[in-house]
Amino acid sequence: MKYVSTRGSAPSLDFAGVTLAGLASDGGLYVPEEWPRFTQDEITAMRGLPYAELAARVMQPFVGDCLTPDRLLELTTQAYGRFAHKAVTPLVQLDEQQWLLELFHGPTLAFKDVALQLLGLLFEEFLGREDGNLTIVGATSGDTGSAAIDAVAGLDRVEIFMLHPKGRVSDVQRRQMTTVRAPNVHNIAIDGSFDDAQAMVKRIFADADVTAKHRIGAVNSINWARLMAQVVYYFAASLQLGGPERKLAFSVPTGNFGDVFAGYVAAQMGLPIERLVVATNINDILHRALSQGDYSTGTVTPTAAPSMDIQVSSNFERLLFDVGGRDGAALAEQMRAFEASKAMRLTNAQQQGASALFTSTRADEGETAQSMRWAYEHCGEIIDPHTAIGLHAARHAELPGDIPVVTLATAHPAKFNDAVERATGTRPPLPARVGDLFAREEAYVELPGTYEAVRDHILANAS
Ligand SMILES: Cc1ncc(COP(=O)(O)O)c(C=O)c1O
Ligand SMILES: N[C@@H](CCOP(=O)(O)O)C(=O)O
Repeated sequence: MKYVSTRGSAPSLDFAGVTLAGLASDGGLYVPEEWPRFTQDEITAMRGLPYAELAARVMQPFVGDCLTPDRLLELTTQAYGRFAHKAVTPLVQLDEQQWLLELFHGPTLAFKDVALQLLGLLFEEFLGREDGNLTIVGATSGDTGSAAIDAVAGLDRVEIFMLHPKGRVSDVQRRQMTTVRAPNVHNIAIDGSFDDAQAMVKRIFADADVTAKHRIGAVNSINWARLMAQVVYYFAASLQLGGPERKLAFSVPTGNFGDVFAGYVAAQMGLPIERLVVATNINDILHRALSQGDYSTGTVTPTAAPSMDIQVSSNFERLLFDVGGRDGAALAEQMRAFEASKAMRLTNAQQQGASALFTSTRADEGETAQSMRWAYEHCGEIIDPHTAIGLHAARHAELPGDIPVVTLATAHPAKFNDAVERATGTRPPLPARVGDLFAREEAYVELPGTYEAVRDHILANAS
């Protein structure tokens, strides 16, 4: 399997190459040269497999000959061994049509663990082969940071610098990052938004002063391996609800467009999906793009779902590339113009291509709280604000009545217990597996929101 950049000019790489590269050298994102496709019989044969085996089966075509099937299975078995639920990503039924796919049973209570527990192992595997090291620079609105730090803390070959927007993540999220005391972990709070942090990360990859001294890697969903691992749970849900004979719809609380793009990939691989519902909060650039073709940024407004307070969605570029005819040169031009003006119109081909599978809905703060209350009062389920946005969209999307609708439950409600308590009157306790989070000491540096401050800090502290 070879991977190409969405901007057309970076060298194509194999799976190990893209895992370590993170971002392509032309500023684009790596995607497979072509989508591998399973037959209906091959998908049917996956029914009943334990999650780790299903994961190895679904991911093998993307990994190619970079890992043997046996080695891939060893890694998935190790990665999913730390999950608190045997099914890894269990389904919960809410009513005749609505389901939740609980993705928060990993060590840091959010869906990011599903991919990052594996990514940490892949880094070790591929760096070990070449006796190399990696300096990871990441941006987080709360969940990627904690999951990535958990996955790489203490690794010899990897050092991580994680940027979060100061004061814009929940207390639990911040503490999950800043109380991890390992010599290879560096937490940085910046003045600014997640988008500012993400832009700095992308700039670091192109900064010759940094890359001359350090090999920079990514844990954000710009890294293809993140998305690949997220494809698996779409298969897991479908197989439990009658797939591949029966179509499902998925509603996905969306920020950086990674999780829902993984659903798009599952569909390209042959999984029958009726619709992918993109659910946003009031930071709704994706809803405007999908419903009106208008991809223009506004200021990021803090909400009860801070992990989705994003206006520039990295992975949307992957979709625009794929549905827009895979023309890297044209997309590079379109992205350059967007980066300069912070606005773009989707082409007709992009808009029509996206509308074949995607639909979108936006929930404001009142609707988010109302959705948490509905789940609690009608179904006895306490859900977090991000999941609530997905569920709001699932319940309001126009979908055939006989299609099961699966909302991705992306975080444990205790990660956002203030918002949950405000909406439902109930404060979910932290699961025992996160331990004494509020008794541990925090360590992080605060930096101004300028690229130079962050770059200089990394250069001064990276080993
Ligand atoms: C809890 C939660 N839900 C939803 C999202 C949005 O996912 P994505 O950025 O892949 O669209 C995030 C952040 O990524 C998150 O942390
Ligand atoms: N919501 C994310 C933002 C980063 O997204 P990623 O999926 O690209 O890592 C977070 O919680 O950090």
